[in-house]
Formats: sequence, structure tokens, C-alpha cells
Amino acid sequence: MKPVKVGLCGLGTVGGGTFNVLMRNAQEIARRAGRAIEVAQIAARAINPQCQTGNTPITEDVFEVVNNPEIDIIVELIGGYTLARELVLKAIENGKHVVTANKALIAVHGNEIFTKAEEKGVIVAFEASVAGGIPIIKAIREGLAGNQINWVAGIINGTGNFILTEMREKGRAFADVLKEAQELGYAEADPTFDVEGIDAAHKLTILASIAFGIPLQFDKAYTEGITKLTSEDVLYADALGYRIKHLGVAKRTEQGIELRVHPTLIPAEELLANVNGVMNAVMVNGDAVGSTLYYGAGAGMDATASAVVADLVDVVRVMTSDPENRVPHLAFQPSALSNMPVLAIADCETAYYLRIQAKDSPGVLAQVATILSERGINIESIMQKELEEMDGKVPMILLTHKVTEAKMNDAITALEALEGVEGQVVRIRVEQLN
Ligand SMILES: NC(=O)c1ccc[n+]([C@@H]2O[C@H](COP(=O)([O-])OP(=O)(O)OC[C@H]3O[C@@H](n4cnc5c(N)ncnc54)[C@H](O)[C@@H]3O)[C@@H](O)[C@H]2O)c1
Ligand SMILES: N[C@@H](CCO)C(=O)O
Ligand code: NA
Repeated sequence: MKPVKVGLCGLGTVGGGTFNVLMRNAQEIARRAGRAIEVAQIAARAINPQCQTGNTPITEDVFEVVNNPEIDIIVELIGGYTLARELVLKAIENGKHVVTANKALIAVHGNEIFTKAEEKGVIVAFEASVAGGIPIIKAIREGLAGNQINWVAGIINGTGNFILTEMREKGRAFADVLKEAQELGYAEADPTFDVEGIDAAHKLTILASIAFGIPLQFDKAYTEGITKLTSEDVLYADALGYRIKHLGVAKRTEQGIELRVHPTLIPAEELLANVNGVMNAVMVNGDAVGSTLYYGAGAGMDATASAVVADLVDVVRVMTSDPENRVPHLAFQPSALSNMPVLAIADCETAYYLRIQAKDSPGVLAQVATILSERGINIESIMQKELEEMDGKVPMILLTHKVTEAKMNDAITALEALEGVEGQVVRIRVEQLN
């Protein structure tokens, strides 16, 4: 059979990795796909120096590739929302299948893109967009198709996890570790996407859609990054038997779907608490299967290429099949997507870690306890063991039982108004994952 022709748009970290894996494993890939997969043309401005592109034609104009009639599949690895959207829509219009690693594109424009793809009978595959090399899309969309999914919780930004790990284990400075993550090719073009939780929210939006069968709703995701975390809280969390991880949580409740990304205390013995460096891990809980865990490299050249190439093999295997019988883009049939609401963060419910800077007066603890109990917030434990005592102020650390964010906001406002409390109360959500 003739080789399938691929147009590779972008030859940076992921594009370069994809090109190299396609070359290195060409025979294995052809044995799996049933046909050879050939990169017929590349569009890129910057060329990954780790790539030997040989005779493969290279242009700077992505539309030259997208409009090349020889090409069957477009691989979009340039990133961003605007040009990527235009080129993917043009590829679909031209009847080409698309493979992308671009979670920003899918989370924000996915509903439009999938609708157009379904009209045209082409596939848009996006495994590399979530958790890099981990085949999490495939696992949820296909492997868990018999379940009602209850929740998904994951460490889904490699850069952020790398930063938190290096800070905790080696005491390195935030900016220094971020710079290294950029040099290693882990970070987004704009690294605030990584450290402010936007990238994780893009990925969580995608996971929630395929887990619960809801349209992509990135604008409803609650997003909090890791930039405000202090080493003090990391130490106190350790002392309490927890680790702080940057987590994405999508949970089905009776009221709707919780969709939130934020730093989270996780009991130190939990598997997710021990996922370090650039590694990602996603836990998925289904009513039939129970909890399952998927672990692997969340970013990087070859690991991400692994997912891009797997998508290419998938597309080659099914491109001649009847579009009606393919795995739906968002796991559920497009006509069967549900309108289950995504909850505002005020309506989400978690346990909390609170750090209150109390003046060293014995009355403060009683006042704090009263404020919490008046709002039905139960205290799980209190720590005041003065890891650090400065200027007569003693940090009071509390763990609470589960409560809605709205009630906690109200309690924190009251706590901050207390005479014996200084500055702002630090709050970090706590997740038990069971
Ligand atoms: N780096 C990772 O580990 C990783 C992992 C998973 C997903 N992703 C996603 O993969 C995509 C690519 O990321 P990357 O890290 O490889 O980026 P990169 O910056 O290393 O590479 C981008 C490539 O696109 C090309 N490009 C950009 N704008 C262009 C334009 N206007 N015309 C022609 N070429 C253009 C660049 O020249 C370069 O070759 C992004 O969507 C990113 O979110 C990255
Ligand atoms: N910047 C992303 C790349 C992988 O999607 C991360 O660090 O996880
Ligand atoms: Na993946």
C-alpha cells in the first residue's frame, strides 16, 4: 500500500520529537498501522537542531502544507489559539485529518473544530494535548467506556510539578527552576500558562468533557496557579503528613460538575502525592472499575511525540472507516452531550488547610473556633507548634472538614476582621481522593 502522507506544522520540541520518532520507529509503526507513514512536507520557522530532516521539503508557510493536495493528515504542533485554529479549520475544510498537541486550541475552540470535523467526516486526534505521553484520552474514551465516571484528579502540568518538586526537595528558587523547565522544552511559549494554572485548566476542561460527556467549557474552569505558594506552607503541610501538589479536579456531584485547578494538600501516602518532577499522573474513578491511575512523562520531546505518533497510527487505521462508527471526539455521541452545569467555585466543596497569623493571645483560638462553628465548619486538627515564632506572632494551622467555598469565604472574611488576627488568612484546599 502507498505510504500515508503527513504534513508536519511546527518542528520545535514536539514537532522535532515527532519527526524523530517517525524516522526511528518507521518499521514498527508501519507494522502497526498497516502502511508506512511519511512526512511529506514540514512548515516551521525555527527548526529543532536535534532533527535531521534530510530531503523533506520545508516551508515557513503553514497554509502551503495545509493546501498541499498530496497530504492526508496535518499534524499541528505550532501552538497558540489563532493561527492554529485557522490552519486546523482549513485542513478540515480540505478534507484532511488532523493530529494536534494543542490543548489551548482544543479547550477553547474544540466545540467548533469537532463540529466542523464531524460535518466533513474527518478525525481530529488530540492525545498529546493532555498529560503528554500518557494515553489518558484513550484510557477514558475507550478503556473506561463502560463506567459512569465519578471524578478525575490529576497532576497535569509537568512544568509546575517540576518546579514544586525542585523547590521542596532541593530548596531551589522558583525562577531558577522555571528557567530550567524552559530550557528542557517543558514550558509553554508563555510560561505564565504553566505557573498560573491555565495550561492545567485547558487539560482539565478536555478531561471533564470526555469523562462526563459535556461540551468543552474552559471559561467555567476555576484556575489558580502555584505562584502564591510559600515554602512555609510546604513545610507545615509536610509536618501535618501532606504534600502540596498542583491538581486539576473534575468531579460529578448532584448539583453539577466541579471543574477546578489549584494547589492542593494530598495525604503524603497517596500515590498522587509522590508524583514528582516532570511526571504527570491522572486518577480516574469510575462506578464499575473504582479508582485507576495513569502515570508518565507529562512533557518533553520524545514523550509527547509518543502520543502524537500513536494518534497518527490510530488515524491511519480508521481513516477509511465509516465516520459514524468511529470513537466520538468527546467520547460520547455529539447528539448525546449533556447540559449538566459546571459549578461556580463558590458551590464546590472541599476540606481546607488554613494558616492564620494570630497575635499570641490565648483568646484568639476560641474566637477562631467560634467563627468556624457558627458556620457549621468542623475542625479536623489544629497545629500551633511554632515551627517559627516571630515577633510574638504564632502561626495557627487548621485543617477543616469539607465545606462549600462560599461558607469558607464568609468564615475567612470574619477571621481576617478579628483584632487578634494579622494580615490575610492563607487557604489551601485539601483532597482525600477516595
Ligand atoms: N513541549 C512540550 O513538552 C509539549 C507537550 C505537550 C503538548 N505541547 C504542545 O505542543 C505544541 C508545540 O509546543 P512545542 O513545545 O513543540 O513548541 P515550540 O515552540 O518548541 O515549537 C513550535 C514550532 O512551531 C513553529 N511555528 C510557530 N509559529 C509559526 C508560524 N507562524 N509559522 C510557521 N511555524 C511556526 C516554530 O517555528 C516551531 O518550529 C503546543 O501547542 C504545546 O502546548 C507541548
Ligand atoms: N507546558 C506543558 C507541556 C505539556 O502539555 C507542561 O509543562 O505540562
Ligand atoms: Na496524553
